[in-house]
Amino acid sequence: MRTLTEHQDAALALAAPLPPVEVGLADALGLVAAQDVVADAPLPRWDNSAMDGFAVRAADVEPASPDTPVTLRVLDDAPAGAPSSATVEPGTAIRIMTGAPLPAGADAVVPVEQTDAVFPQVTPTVRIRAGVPRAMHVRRAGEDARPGDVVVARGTLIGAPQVGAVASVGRDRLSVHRRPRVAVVATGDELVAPGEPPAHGQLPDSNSWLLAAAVREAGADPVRLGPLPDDPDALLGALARLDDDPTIDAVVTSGGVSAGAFDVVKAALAGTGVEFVAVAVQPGKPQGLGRLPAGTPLFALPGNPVSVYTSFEVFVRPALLRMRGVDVADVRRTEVVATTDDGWRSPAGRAQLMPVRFVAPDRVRRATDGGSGSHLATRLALVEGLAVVPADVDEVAAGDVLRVLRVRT
Ligand SMILES: Nc1nc2c(c(=O)[nH]1)N[C@H]1C(S)=C(S)[C@@H](COP(=O)(O)OP(=O)(O)OC[C@H]3O[C@@H](n4cnc5c(N)ncnc54)[C@H](O)[C@@H]3O)O[C@H]1N2
Ligand code: MOO
Repeated sequence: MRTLTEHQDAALALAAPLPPVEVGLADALGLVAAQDVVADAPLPRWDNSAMDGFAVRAADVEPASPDTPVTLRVLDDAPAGAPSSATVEPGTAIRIMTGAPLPAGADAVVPVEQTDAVFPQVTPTVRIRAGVPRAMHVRRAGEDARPGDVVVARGTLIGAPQVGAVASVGRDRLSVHRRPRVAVVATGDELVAPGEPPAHGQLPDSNSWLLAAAVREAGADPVRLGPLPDDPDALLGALARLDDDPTIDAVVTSGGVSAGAFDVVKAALAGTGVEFVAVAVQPGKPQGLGRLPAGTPLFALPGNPVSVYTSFEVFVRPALLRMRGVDVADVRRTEVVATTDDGWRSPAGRAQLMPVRFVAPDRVRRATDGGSGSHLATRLALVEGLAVVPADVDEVAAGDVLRVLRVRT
């Protein structure tokens, strides 16, 4: 049997960052920068005021105090966006607002609170009640970024602060890795669409909905198909169409990969570039992995709903993140160490991925209170983490300390 880590490595090896595309700022959120975004001018562009007040020469106001105020003649007004072209000469000041360029001759700003001025009134003179040292309340040109500085590095996931940083250097477009489009295919004659009444022996297809949502949560666009019947020819035809579609970057199937007499995915893909292996993990032992004939990566996951979920988490999600351009070191879930409040059995010789919920930041319980069965689909609604029980442990006891992959934050 293949180890969990070996199969994770094999799954990740199918993925490479998708080619870069240029997008506008409105479409960049959640994508990964494919090139550095570089400042081409200093930021701020010019020395400017950090306060609403008066631009002065520090030497003029140095002796000012509440008892010995210094009176300056107000030459001009400098609101943000309408710089003053006047020069501050000895004995003068320019009324200035936050963000306005510092006028020539001035080397400091006195906040309005340290004067007798009452904004918005305009007065010909101002009494300054406190001295300020040179450069006080002045934001220097280039102190945020200098020309050539990288403001968003290649490989960075674009969130709101990064969108702001790109816009602040005056760029409205950037190069990002394309968002993967991932086809999700459920197989099984027993499946009906959620909302349709199931006959005896039938059940709602939950996997394709879970997978489509998981694909979206992983930052990719899902294309949901099926459920398809247990007919290898029909499945092969559907997979061939997906493989030939240049907009589809990966295919994920559910079901039909174990040892049954009607295991359609295995039957359809036997002898192709997809290999079917047993992985030493529970749930999720039977797995298919490889490339369709035209090269599209295919992840064939087992049909049990909990197996589908845990398999997506540890095998498919990291590969999709890699396609998005996320660094290999960052494609896995954050791991925490937690003590379990309950105990359970784990299969000897197989690692176990136990769905858990957090009862405290460092304490977990099973999400599936009824047991560890991979059919307990509704219990998944409680999952916040996957506790990883090592392959050489066959019993977990309350009080044991486990590694837990945080799947919900
Ligand atoms: N003789 C053996 N039998 C089984 C083995 C084995 O090694 N030898 N492995 C077991 C394990 S472990 C798993 S996991 C399952 C995997 O089976 P398949 O991938 O072939 O999946 P199916 O048989 O198609 O379905 C399994 C189970 O899941 C339900 N299912 C399937 N698709 C959906 C869906 N879209 N939505 C909701 N539920 C779904 C299906 O009805 C079955 O109950 O095999 C074991 N057997
Ligand atoms: O490994 Mo199966 O995936 O136990 O349910």
